Amino acid sequence: MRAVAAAGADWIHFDVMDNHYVPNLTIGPMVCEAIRPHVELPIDVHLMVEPVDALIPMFAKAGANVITFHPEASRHVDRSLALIRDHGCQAGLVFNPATPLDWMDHVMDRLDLVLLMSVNPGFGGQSFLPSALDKLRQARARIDRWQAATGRAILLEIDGGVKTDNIAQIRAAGADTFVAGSAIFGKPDYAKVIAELRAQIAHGESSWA
Ligand SMILES: O=C(CO)[C@H](O)[C@H](O)COP(=O)(O)O
Repeated sequence: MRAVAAAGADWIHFDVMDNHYVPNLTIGPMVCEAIRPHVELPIDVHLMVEPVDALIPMFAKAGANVITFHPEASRHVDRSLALIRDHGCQAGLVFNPATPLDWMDHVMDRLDLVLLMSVNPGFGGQSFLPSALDKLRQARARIDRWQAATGRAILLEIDGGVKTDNIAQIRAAGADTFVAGSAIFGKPDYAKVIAELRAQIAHGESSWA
């Protein structure tokens, strides 16, 4: 974590998988707490778990700054979002490739961030699903309408198969926050790949619709 922070990462994205909501098992609040003293960067916790609520206070206490969850994994989406904010963290919903964006409509005021999955969740190293580009444009339009009406911004994050050769297109489709796993950790020189990702984002920015 210190190495990617020194290499220029803006956030640490922390994937929590429970072998129930997704068919894989990763890390929990103890690991978040162990990382916390080593990086000043925001820790962005992506909960791929079901149920959701019991873990929210635990991750807030462990030093998370952002907590996101999948709406279909919570019985009470509005309450889970409020719980995250009540614990001092930024809150977001995560949409799988086939999860409709309609879930966000009635909770816009509780959202700091929307995360679109461009792979099916559970594993790193998968290929970017092209259908995510159109979904990004749709999410961007909803967020822009909301921002025009309220003056409050909501980040639009993308996760899965983000690489140096597609990040410009992803930026152009509307994403402003990018998760890159294997693109960075699969290369020996983190600083070089992060600089290349940033340069490609700038290309995508120039073709922002
Ligand atoms: O949440 C995830 C999978 O569920 C990962 O964050 C995502 O797949 C990132 O890995 P990569 O950049 O290698 O695709």
